[in-house]
Amino acid sequence: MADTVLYEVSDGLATITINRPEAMNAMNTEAKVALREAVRAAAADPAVRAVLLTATGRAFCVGQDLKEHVASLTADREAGTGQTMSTVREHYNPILTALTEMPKPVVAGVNGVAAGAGLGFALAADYRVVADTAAFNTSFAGVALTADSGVSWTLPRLIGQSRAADLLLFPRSVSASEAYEIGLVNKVVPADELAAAALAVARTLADGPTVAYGALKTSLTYGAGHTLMQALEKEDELQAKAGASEDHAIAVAAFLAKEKPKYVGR
Ligand SMILES: CC(C)(COP(=O)(O)OP(=O)(O)OC[C@H]1O[C@@H](n2cnc3c(N)ncnc32)[C@H](O)[C@@H]1OP(=O)(O)O)[C@@H](O)C(=O)NCCC(=O)NCCSC(=O)/C=C1/CC=CC=CO1
Repeated sequence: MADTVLYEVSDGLATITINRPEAMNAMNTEAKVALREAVRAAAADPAVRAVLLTATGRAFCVGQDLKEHVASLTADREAGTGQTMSTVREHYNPILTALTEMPKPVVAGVNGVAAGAGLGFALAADYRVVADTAAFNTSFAGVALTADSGVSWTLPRLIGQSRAADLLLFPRSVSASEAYEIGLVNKVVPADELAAAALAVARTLADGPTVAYGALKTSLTYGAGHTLMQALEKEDELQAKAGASEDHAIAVAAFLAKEKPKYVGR
């Protein structure tokens, strides 16, 4: 895996670190391919029980690398190919699919500004721990584009249609404190405590009841697009799965014994 994205698995926790600090972690082709492969690897590895997505330097990710993008658009025009925008299908959509479909919790440790597709990555996570110096910017309309990387789906679900329309039509940098107030993020910590705080949340989830967490994640996404009656059916199906897990038996036994459960992730 290329250096633009670092990948490490330790005790059931996969840490994926976007690593182009000199470019504010803008996504060039190399970084997009590396991130896509990293999230796919984490999703496919049964030893991985939770994922921490974070970044190096002062930004989390400013989205598409516009320097590479403009060069590609120019080449498109000269060759008449129109290939540039296929990156949504080739890179951004698979990244979002892997992050949101994997039945394991994903934590975003947002160390700095998240813009455009970078905002999409942060919002695709199941839990966001953010530095008090971080900021969030939809950015798309600022470069005459529409939303991608799932933002048209995640943003209104998190903060409501009206606020989402505001931030998409009039892009601006939303501070960490405002992001917390409007429900965009889960936890704000001092910048120098971000790495430890995000790791602590991710570690707790990696040590937790993996089958139940996977079912909760599936349930939340399913519920967002189905009726109550359909959600009840789905809950029935997923509860049967969680109830049959070893971790459920471990949890109940530990509760009755007044002990702390030691989960096995099955
Ligand atoms: C609001 C910002 C994200 C952060 O602002 P600030 O902290 O004040 O930092 P700046 O001074 O603006 O930037 C520092 C340097 O980084 C360069 N830079 C910033 N963003 C990018 C980028 N996306 N690509 C390349 N370079 C970038 C910036 O030019 C500065 O460089 P110099 O020091 O040399 O001057 C703010 O930076 C900002 O608004 N950035 C743009 C965000 C953006 O528009 N992102 C792309 C959105 S579109 C997208 O993500 C997805 C797609 C998908 C499909 C196809 C095509 C395109 O986009």
